[in-house]
Amino acid sequence: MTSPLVVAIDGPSGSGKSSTSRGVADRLGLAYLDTGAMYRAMTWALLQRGVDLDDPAAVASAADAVRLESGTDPLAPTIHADGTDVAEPIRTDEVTGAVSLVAAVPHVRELLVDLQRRAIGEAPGGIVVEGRDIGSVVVPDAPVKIYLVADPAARAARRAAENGGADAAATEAALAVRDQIDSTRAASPLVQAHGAVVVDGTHLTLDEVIDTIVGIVDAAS
Ligand SMILES: Nc1ncnc2c1ncn2[C@@H]1O[C@H](COP(=O)(O)OP(=O)(O)OP(=O)(O)O)[C@@H](O)[C@H]1O
Ligand SMILES: Nc1ccn([C@H]2C[C@H](O)[C@@H](COP(=O)(O)O)O2)c(=O)n1
Repeated sequence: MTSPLVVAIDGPSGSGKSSTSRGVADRLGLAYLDTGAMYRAMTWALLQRGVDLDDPAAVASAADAVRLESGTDPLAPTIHADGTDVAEPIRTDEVTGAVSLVAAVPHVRELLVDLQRRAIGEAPGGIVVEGRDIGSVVVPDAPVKIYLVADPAARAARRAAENGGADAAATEAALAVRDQIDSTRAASPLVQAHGAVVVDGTHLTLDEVIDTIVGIVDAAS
């Protein structure tokens, strides 16, 4: 591989993309970009402005003015919207419940895909990028594409534990709603990209998933 390495990791909500991508980037000395955090930060900024998120035209026109900045250190990733550190507020139920609406608006996707491609271009040493459309739309020629999955019950149990023992059944239902919207929207739906290797982390520890993906990267190099 001569050009900078790009590892594209896509998959449904809670399949382990962020934890795995950070671990892979750290192990391989690569940068890391969390594109879900960008959609969340856009959602936070639009909510701050009082934009009606059920109105795609209003979302599209307000999105142009939002300034997003992503820090790509896998050990300390950052996300700012309009100069504010939004790492915590983008994880609230309000943002989580609304982000799929914003991510379905084509103009928002154009803006963020453009930012994502710029971030990738600014990582000359290579980068791990995670999201829903990285291997299919953002970097379709990425030399390594992973589609990371895990059973819905495992994803919900992990996410519920992370949220201090939240109700697993309610968490699984919320994940299913988000997956349904993300995979059926018209604009860049969640799909297994052409050429992506499926990694199923249901019965693997986080370290085992990272080892598996590092092995796939090594084999492709
Ligand atoms: N293989 C694994 N074994 C056990 N726990 C895991 C594993 N992979 C991830 N986790 C845990 O599952 C939870 C969800 O993982 P993570 O946030 O990385 O998923 P995600 O796919 O990025 O989610 P989202 O799409 O909502 O951003 C976290 O608490 C993480 O520590
Ligand atoms: N490339 C991406 C990344 C994320 N999204 C959507 C999907 C989710 O509903 C939302 C938040 O993502 P998460 O932080 O849960 O990974 O953003 C997308 O459409 N495309």
